Amino acid sequence: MTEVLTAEQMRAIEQAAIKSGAVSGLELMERAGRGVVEAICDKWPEFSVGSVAGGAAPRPAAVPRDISEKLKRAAVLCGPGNNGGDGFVVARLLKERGWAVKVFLYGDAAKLPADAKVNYQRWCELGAVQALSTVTFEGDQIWLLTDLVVDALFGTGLTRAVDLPLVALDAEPAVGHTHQVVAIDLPSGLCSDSGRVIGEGAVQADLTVTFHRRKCGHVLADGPEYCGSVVIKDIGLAPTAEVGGQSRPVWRDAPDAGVLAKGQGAHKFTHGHALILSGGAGRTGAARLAARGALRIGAGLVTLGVPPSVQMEVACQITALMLQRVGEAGALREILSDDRINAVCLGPGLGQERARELVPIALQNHERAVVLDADALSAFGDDPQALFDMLHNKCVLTPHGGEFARLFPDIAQRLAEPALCGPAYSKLDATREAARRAGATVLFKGADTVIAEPDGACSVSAAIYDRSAPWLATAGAGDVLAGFITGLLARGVAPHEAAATAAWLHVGCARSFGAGLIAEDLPEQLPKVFSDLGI
Ligand SMILES: NC(=O)C1=CN([C@@H]2O[C@H](COP(=O)(O)OP(=O)(O)OC[C@H]3O[C@@H](n4cnc5c(N)ncnc54)[C@H](O)[C@@H]3O)[C@@H](O)[C@H]2O)[C@@H](O)CC1
Ligand SMILES: [K+]
Repeated sequence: MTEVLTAEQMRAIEQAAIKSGAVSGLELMERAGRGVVEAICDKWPEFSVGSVAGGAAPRPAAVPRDISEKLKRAAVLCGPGNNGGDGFVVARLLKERGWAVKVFLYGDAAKLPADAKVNYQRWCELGAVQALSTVTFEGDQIWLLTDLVVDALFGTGLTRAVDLPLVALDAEPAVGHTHQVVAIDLPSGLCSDSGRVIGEGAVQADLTVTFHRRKCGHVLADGPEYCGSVVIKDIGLAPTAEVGGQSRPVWRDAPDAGVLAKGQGAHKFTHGHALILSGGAGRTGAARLAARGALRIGAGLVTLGVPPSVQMEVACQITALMLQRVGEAGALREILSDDRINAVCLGPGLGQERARELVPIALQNHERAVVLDADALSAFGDDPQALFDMLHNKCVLTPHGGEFARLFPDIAQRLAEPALCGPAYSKLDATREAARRAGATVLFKGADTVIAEPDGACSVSAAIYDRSAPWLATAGAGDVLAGFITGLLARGVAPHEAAATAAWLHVGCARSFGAGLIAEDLPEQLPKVFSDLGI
């Protein structure tokens, strides 16, 4: 687990380091520029072939002529702040490595902040700086005909739409010629906190090199699409305590095997008893998927609670799962008088009418964990507050975008409004606000799944970059996720941890199966994913 930072948090960390005397802003900028050049050479080894400090690189025989002829021409686009300062450092370091470098400045050199100005002046001793405007941007074939474009226009300081046709960078400048685009810290135009494009467009990068920690914008919304890939470079900032009051979101890596392993000598009740409530005839598949997920993830016992009319339909389909008739509210009340049932899942295929009847019963005992998904959320679209009034701190809500909008219409609307200035309202902000209002853990699904607590604690467990899982967009996948969470809750894992761990495993299962995945495959992949985690 690592933290993901907002622009404000990153600035506070940098300022604390500078103030403590541990490092100067200028040195941080130098390290940042060095990190960018290292990342470029790591990603495209052909760019580092034959590089020597201070002189033109010899053309190695192994490099085909048509490629080598186009190597080592860079255009560095610098903006009016410290992101531009990083750009001047990169320009200098590339030039020292034998590149032909053209530098463009968007803004007034006299107004550059101090550290950026120092690096501007250092560059001016090596080469020219041309003014960057819409005209040069669109018309200047000199920088378009290059091998590498370095986007150092804006980073964490972006506050409004960029008045440049940034999409022009993506254009094929000449037939048969391609260039790579490297964004320093963030692709310009992308909001560091929300991952949303401010205004009309953002730079489409092949590689984004950031410093110290991921920024929220790298992992949320459009971030992954615009960043290409993200490399995080250490610039020598120490891990620091929280700043600015608001807790930092956490990026979820592989879960701790210790949380998921089972101890020797335990019996099935040690691992909890989950109850998954099913809907009526022809709608039992979703609950069966959830139940299978809860069982595979390690709940000791899993019972499906079904309306009497579908008892036979479900009994034909299950083996290790148990079955109980749960018709009306009274029947659920009776089953739940057994305190060993410590986690309940309502929603998948439940039907809204049944949800309105059963959800209040399931929420009565505040010691029991409850997962509410699908119909159990939509059923309260007319009066979300009635649901929130019943929730407690062992509840997990798992809405997708539509369900989220039904329960939190004003929050969803704010998130959907065009992002006109930065930092823009983010999915993290929205999920936090929703969790605070609901008084429960909220897992807001998506490729950028966010999990938030009423106190603001927040995690991102995303299926992006090297963990992308496009086959996960399949019917029933959400039911399995609800089951995974319920199973972990039954095992005694705390709500936030259960939700975040389940989300990570869910993506792991999808990736483990690969193409052709359907929801039924997800629980069946858990043994392999566990084994890969060393469990
Ligand atoms: N502060 C530090 O010590 C370090 C900062 N670093 C770099 O500095 C960046 C942050 O620097 P800044 O805070 O100066 O922010 P930026 O360089 O992102 O830009 C801020 C400047 O751009 C202007 N601006 C914002 N949006 C604009 C728009 N749409 N059109 C025109 N002007 C606009 C602002 O008024 C301000 O002058 C980071 O992203 C990172 O690249 C790194 O060098 C590491 C060290
Ligand atoms: K940038």
